[in-house]
Amino acid sequence: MEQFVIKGGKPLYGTVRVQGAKNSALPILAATLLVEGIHEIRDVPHLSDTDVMSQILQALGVKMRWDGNNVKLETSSIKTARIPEFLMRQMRSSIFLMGPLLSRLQEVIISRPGGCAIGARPIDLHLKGLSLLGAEIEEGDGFIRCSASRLTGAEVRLDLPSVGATENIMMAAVRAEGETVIKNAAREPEISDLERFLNLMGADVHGAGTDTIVIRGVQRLTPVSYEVIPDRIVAGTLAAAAVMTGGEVLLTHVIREHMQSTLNLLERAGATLKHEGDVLWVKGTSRLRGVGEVVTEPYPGFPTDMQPQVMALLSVTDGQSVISERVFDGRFKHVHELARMGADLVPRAHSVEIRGVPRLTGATVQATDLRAGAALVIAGLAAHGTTRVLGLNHIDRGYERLDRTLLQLGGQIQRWTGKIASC
Ligand SMILES: CC(=O)N[C@H]1[C@@H](OP(=O)(O)OP(=O)(O)OC[C@H]2O[C@@H](n3ccc(=O)[nH]c3=O)[C@H](O)[C@@H]2O)O[C@H](CO)[C@@H](O)[C@@H]1O
Ligand SMILES: C=C(OP(=O)(O)O)C(=O)O
Repeated sequence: MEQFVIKGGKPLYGTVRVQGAKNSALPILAATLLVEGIHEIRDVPHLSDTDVMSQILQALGVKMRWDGNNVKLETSSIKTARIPEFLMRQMRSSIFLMGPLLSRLQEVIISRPGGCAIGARPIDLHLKGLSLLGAEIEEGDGFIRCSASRLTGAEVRLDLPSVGATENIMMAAVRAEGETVIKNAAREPEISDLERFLNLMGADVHGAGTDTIVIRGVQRLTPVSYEVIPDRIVAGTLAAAAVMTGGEVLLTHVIREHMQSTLNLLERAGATLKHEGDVLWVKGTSRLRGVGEVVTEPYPGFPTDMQPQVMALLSVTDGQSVISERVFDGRFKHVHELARMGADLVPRAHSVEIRGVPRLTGATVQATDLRAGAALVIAGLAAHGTTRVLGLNHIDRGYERLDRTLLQLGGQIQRWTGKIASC
C-alpha cells in the first residue's frame, strides 16, 4: 500500500518556493469556460484535484496542453453540459463547473460533488444563489439539472459566507443581465484572485475581500493569460513543519498578508518570523509553548485548512491549548491518529483540548483527509522513530510532490509504492 515512510527528529533547513494555490487554480480553471478562445493559466500545481478538473474540462470538449505548471486551454467547442458522474464524485471542486457552464450553455447537469470527509458539505447555498439569478433547478435520479434561458442579476444574501457558493455565483453573474450583489460573501484571498481573473477577462466585479461583492453583467469577455496566487495553506504547512522540527526555512513566493492569522499563531507558540517582499523566514525552537484557545473561522480568521497541522504542532508544546472547529462539523478525524503517535488530546463536542507532551513517537497512521494527512506528515518529521503515513491519495489532492519538497528541506521522507516488510 502506498505510504510515506518518515524518519523523524531532524530539523528542516533550506529554501523552497511555495506552489500556486489549489483553491485559486480550481475555480479559475472552471471560469475559463465562460468564454471561448485560448486561455493560459500559470502556476497551476500538479495535484490530483487539478488533474480531475482537467479530465472534466476535457470531457466537456476543452483542449488542454500543460507545460510545467502552465496550462493552455482552448475552450471554443463545448460539446455537453453534463459532467460525468464518476469525475463529479472525485472532488468537491467539481461544483465550480456549475456557474460557468450555466452561463455559457444555459444548462448544466451534475451529480452531488465528492470531497474530503470533513463533515456535511451541502450545496444548498450554491443552488439558492443560482436560482435567485433565474436558474430552474430540477433534481432526480441522482442528478441536478440547472437551466436558464437568461440569467438576471439579483441580490443574493448567503446564510453563511461559503467560499464555493460565493465563487459559483460570481461566475454565473458575470454575463447575467444587470447587477448582482452578493451579501455576506466569503472574503478569502482566493475569491479576490478569481475577481482579478474575471476582471482581466473584461468582467465588472468589485468588492471581493469584503462581505459585499457587486457584479455588473457584461456582454463580452476575452480569454487572458493569468497566474494564480501562492498557496497560503501549503506555505503555512511548511512553516509549521519548520517550527515543529526546530528548524529554519526560507519560503519564497509567499503573500504574508494572506497568512496573518496562521503566522500570529506560530509566533504565539514561540516561532520567530521575518519577511521581506515575497520571502518568509521561519525559525523554530525546542521550547514551543501552548497558545490557549484557537478557533477556526472564515477568513480573515484562523483557517480550518490549517487546523490539523496546528494541532500536530501544539501537541509538542509546553502547556495546553484548545482548538475549536467552527467551519466544518467533522474535521477531527486526525485526533485519533495523532494520539497513536503519543499526542495527549481530549476531544469534546466541537473542540479538542491539547495537553502538550515533550515528544511524539513514530507510528503507522492513516490520512483520512487532505489536511489530516499533512498534519500526520509534519508530526512524523518531528517524532522520534519511523512514521508510516497511509492514504496518500488525500495528500496528493493538495500538495504537489510533498515528499520532494520536504526532501529539499532535509526531511527524511520516502514514498513507498510497493509492499514493505521493514525499513
Ligand atoms: C476548493 C476550495 O476553495 N475549498 C475550500 C472552500 O471549500 P468550500 O467552498 O466547500 O467551503 P464553504 O466555505 O462552502 O463551507 C463552509 C461551511 O459552509 C457550509 N455550506 C457550504 C455550502 C453550502 O451550500 N451550504 C453549506 O451549509 C459547509 O458545510 C461548511 O460548514 O472553503 C473551505 C472553508 O474555508 C476550505 O476548507 C476549502 O479548502
Ligand atoms: C477541504 C479542502 O479542500 P476541498 O474544498 O477541495 O475539499 C482543503 O483544501 O483543505
